[in-house]
Amino acid sequence: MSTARDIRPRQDDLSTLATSPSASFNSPSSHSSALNRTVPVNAKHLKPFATEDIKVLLLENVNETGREILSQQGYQVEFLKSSLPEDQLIEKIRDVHVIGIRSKTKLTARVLKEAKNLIVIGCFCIGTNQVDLQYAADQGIAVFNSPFSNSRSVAELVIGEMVVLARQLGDRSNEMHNGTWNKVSNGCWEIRGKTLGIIGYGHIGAQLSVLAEAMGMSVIYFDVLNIMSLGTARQVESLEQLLGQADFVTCHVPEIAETKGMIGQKQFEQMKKGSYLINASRGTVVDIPALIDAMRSGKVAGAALDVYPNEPAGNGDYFDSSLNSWGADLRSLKNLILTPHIGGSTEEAQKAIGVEVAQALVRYANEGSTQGAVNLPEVTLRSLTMDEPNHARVIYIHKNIPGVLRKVNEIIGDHNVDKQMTDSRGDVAYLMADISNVDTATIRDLYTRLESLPSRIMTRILY
Ligand SMILES: NC(=O)C1=CN([C@@H]2O[C@H](COP(=O)(O)OP(=O)(O)OC[C@H]3O[C@@H](n4cnc5c(N)ncnc54)[C@H](O)[C@@H]3O)[C@@H](O)[C@H]2O)C=CC1
Ligand SMILES: O=C(O)C(=O)COP(=O)(O)O
Repeated sequence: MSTARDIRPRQDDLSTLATSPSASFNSPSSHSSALNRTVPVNAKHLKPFATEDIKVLLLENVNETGREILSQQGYQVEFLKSSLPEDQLIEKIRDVHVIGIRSKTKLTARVLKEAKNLIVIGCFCIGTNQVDLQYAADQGIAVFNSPFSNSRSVAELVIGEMVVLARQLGDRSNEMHNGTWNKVSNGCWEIRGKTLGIIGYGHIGAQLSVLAEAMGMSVIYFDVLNIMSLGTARQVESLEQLLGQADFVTCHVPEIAETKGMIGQKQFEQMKKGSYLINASRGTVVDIPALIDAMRSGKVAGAALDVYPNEPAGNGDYFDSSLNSWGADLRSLKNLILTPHIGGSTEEAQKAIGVEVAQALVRYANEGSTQGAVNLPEVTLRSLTMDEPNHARVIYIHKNIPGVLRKVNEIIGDHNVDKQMTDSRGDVAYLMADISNVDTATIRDLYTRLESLPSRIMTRILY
């Protein structure tokens, strides 16, 4: 991967431009314009790309592997261990170009509206439900995640939880901690020969399928897509069929409108008596009061929850009934494993995620590559190098409406366009072009003309 050095201007350019700003790194006013307000381009952006200008805010204890990669680029990196309440987040996000979060921080339209300088969001996790992806795309803010670096960790956790639930290990351990010897076999089982029902056969569900078969389980799964079975696993046609056959039911779907409350009272009624439920996906997927009823009635013999509709902001915060009205009821249940959203929390996963997402952020900030972005079209050009000193990379994020390319090419077409690529995704299109033999006055002119097009969402010129 290339580094910022590749596209940093030569030192003599920098010194000239420091006194006579002549080109733009990106258009911080873009969000304002999308909101029909006119904010002049901030003077501090009227200078060439210098990595020291990039401000990064990392929340939620992003792994040091990621922190290091970003710091090594020369970016200004601020690191916080927990997430922030919305008002504090809004204050901080106003200033930054790059933000790194995990599953807790909600980047809603209300928050992003204030993020005038933001160009990219890194979700150092799998889920991206915490970000308003469409709003971000409409503002030209790219979003990256780590699609599978913690899948194995979640799958292993679920295997462990099945054994723990089937043997009531949590309760036995608690009893021993309280000084009680209680040797029982009643209601304790092997998992060998039992049926595991996986809801959502994606990265995690598929890993789990293979591991569960190795433990001697039969695997069935339900997914909205037709997915090839691994091993001897079998796809069933409906959730109801899965619930009626499975001894263990485990959820591995994303949080989307269709999955909210997908396991509720009706679904608990469809489950086998004495079966188990595991949820390490998102807290809104399972209706907790319905789970409490199903456990109290004996329909569900045990459950493991790793995720909750409301989760505390950071370590040490109290997980109590003020957060979730059913908190106390939940804590009183037997054979219920409660974990603080640790499905992906292993050294292996966090290190890998740190590297993967930080590299994506660097590639985007330094080179404009959207490869792997979850909300913008994927566009990439081979790296700029110092062998091409008078090159500039034009990045033009624009509304996907007819006639834009003609107008853009009228602007850049007078120059030697070495390479160019464009793609669209929904209402937003992304164009990247490398131009050679340009001086800083030309770059400034290009920038001004691109910015004046009504189709423009965000313009960046890297040189
Ligand atoms: N507890 C934790 O720490 C972690 C939780 N997660 C959660 O697990 C979720 C799943 O992760 P992956 O397996 O990597 O995602 P994935 O995207 O690879 O797989 C999700 C699967 O769910 C299916 N699906 C979507 N809607 C469905 C529906 N209504 N009914 C049935 N199937 C449906 C999709 O077709 C897909 O096959 C993530 O979105 C995230 O929210 C992920 C990592 C760690
Ligand atoms: O990867 C995910 O989607 C997770 O849920 C893990 O989230 P976390 O990084 O532990 O906040």
